[in-house]
Amino acid sequence: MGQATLQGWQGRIDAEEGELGRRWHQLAAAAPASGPLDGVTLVGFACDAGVARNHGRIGAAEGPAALRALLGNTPVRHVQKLWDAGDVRCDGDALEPAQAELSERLADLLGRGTFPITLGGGHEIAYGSFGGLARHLAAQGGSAPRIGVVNFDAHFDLRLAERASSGTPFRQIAEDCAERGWPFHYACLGVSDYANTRALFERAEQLGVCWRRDEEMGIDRLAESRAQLEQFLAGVDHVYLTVCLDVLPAAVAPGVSAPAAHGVALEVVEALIDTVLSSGKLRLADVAELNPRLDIDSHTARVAARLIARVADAIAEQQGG
Ligand SMILES: N=CN[C@@H](CCC(=O)O)C(=O)O
Ligand SMILES: [Mn+2]
Ligand SMILES: [Mn+2]
Repeated sequence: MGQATLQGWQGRIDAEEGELGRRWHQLAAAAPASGPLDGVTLVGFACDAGVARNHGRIGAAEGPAALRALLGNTPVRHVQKLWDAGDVRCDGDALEPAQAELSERLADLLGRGTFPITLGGGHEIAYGSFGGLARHLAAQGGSAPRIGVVNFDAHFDLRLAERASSGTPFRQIAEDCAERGWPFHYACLGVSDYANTRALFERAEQLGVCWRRDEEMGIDRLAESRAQLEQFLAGVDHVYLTVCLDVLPAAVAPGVSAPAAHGVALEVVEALIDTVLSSGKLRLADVAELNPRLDIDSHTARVAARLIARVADAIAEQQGG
């Protein structure tokens, strides 16, 4: 891995406010190529190939740049070390090499001690992210790790298909786990009855997936949703969090390939992400499916940036920042 080039970080400077007026663009630094790394590290996954193969609306490859542009103005709260490890770029349809490169980069970052947050990219990012954590944990040896994948998504993304895409990552992860002799623990929160075929519900059932439907996730049922998630988290040791932005209502997240008619309210998604963070088991996170071409006045990108900042701040607090 070469030295990352720091690109795309800019924002407002409140010079008169001194230290307390700082924002992320004043904190972000290119991640060194080697050596221990503290804090939080951002990695971009500039990839459209998964969405294209899934017959979706392309533009997700522009997600990392749009996110950095918004993250730049995030006020500095708990995060004190913010590294940018640059982008993994997918060349045309070369999805598998891009996923492999992402896994390699994430395993390296995890091994160096930092907390990676990956900026998508279509949801094919999930196969690369999980691969990074799997590689990292496998290198540590020991018994089969209990990894919990927590996906906020209107879709299961468990599709059976000849080629990998943004609709297949969790089925691929299940197959990888089976090959390694590792348990498959997958929670999919926000599932829509009207955006997943019966084949997908059946596969979820067969694979023992823990899921919750969008219509069961109103704020009035937050305690129930939280209890279900807590039970899932209790059965795993390491968590990978992935947020498919189409879990949010279309009015909140219009800039995605497949906007949600119902969706899950942002306040519920945030509360449940806080539950994941409170477990102390979160090892890495990503945000997927932002399509800046379809966004309206950066609404979706703003929500995504807020979620990223929320995760980063909570992790920095846990790290003692
Ligand atoms: N990333 C996944 N996307 C959905 C797309 C659904 C759609 O385009 O309508 C899926 O494959 O199920
Ligand atoms: Mn989705
Ligand atoms: Mn998805």
